[in-house]
Amino acid sequence: MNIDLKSAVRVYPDFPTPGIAFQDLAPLYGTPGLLGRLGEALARSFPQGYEVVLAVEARGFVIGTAVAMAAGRPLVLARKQGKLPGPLHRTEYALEYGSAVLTIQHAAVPPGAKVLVVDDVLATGGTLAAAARLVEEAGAAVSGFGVVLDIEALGARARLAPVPVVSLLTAS
Ligand SMILES: O=P(O)(O)OC[C@H]1O[C@H](OP(=O)(O)OP(=O)(O)O)[C@H](O)[C@@H]1O
Ligand SMILES: Nc1ncnc2[nH]cnc12
Repeated sequence: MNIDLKSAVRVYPDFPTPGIAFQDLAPLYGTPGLLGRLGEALARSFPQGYEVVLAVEARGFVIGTAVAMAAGRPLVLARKQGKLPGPLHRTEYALEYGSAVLTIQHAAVPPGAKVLVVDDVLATGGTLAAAARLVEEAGAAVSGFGVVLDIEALGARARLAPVPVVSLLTAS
């Protein structure tokens, strides 16, 4: 890619809580044509293959949609508590600045499917680990994690091992 991706990430100190350096990807998405190219780059980064793309609410829906479209794969939405109807798999988790509950519908992920889990930012890895638990509860397997930006200093890759993690950008 020709543009300097890193300079298109804005960092806001002490947001949403003191001590957090918030990585804002809005300028990336605001660059015409770039979202599609980010989706294509992630979609082709998993040679082990995947049959389903699962994206995490809310910011993960943006890049997850781009990846699913680029890959020609179905998109599953993992949503926060209270947003999905019907029987659900559910798990609680902690993230860099709080805690939440993530859910997927029982029928959303076919048993045995290989799933690529996509989100915008990887911080502590709590969110992606929670998404992986939901995939496993559904009887499927996570074949990879794809993110736009990994805050490397928080060490999430070790937490998510041995499943491969691909990030297009890193921050410290
Ligand atoms: O690696 P972690 O420490 O788990 O943090 C990463 C998660 O935090 C953000 O989501 P957030 O829950 O703030 O929700 P949003 O997408 O609705 O803004 C981000 O979009 C990731 O999903
Ligand atoms: N530092 C951070 N910036 C943006 N999104 C995040 N999600 C969790 N930590 C984050």
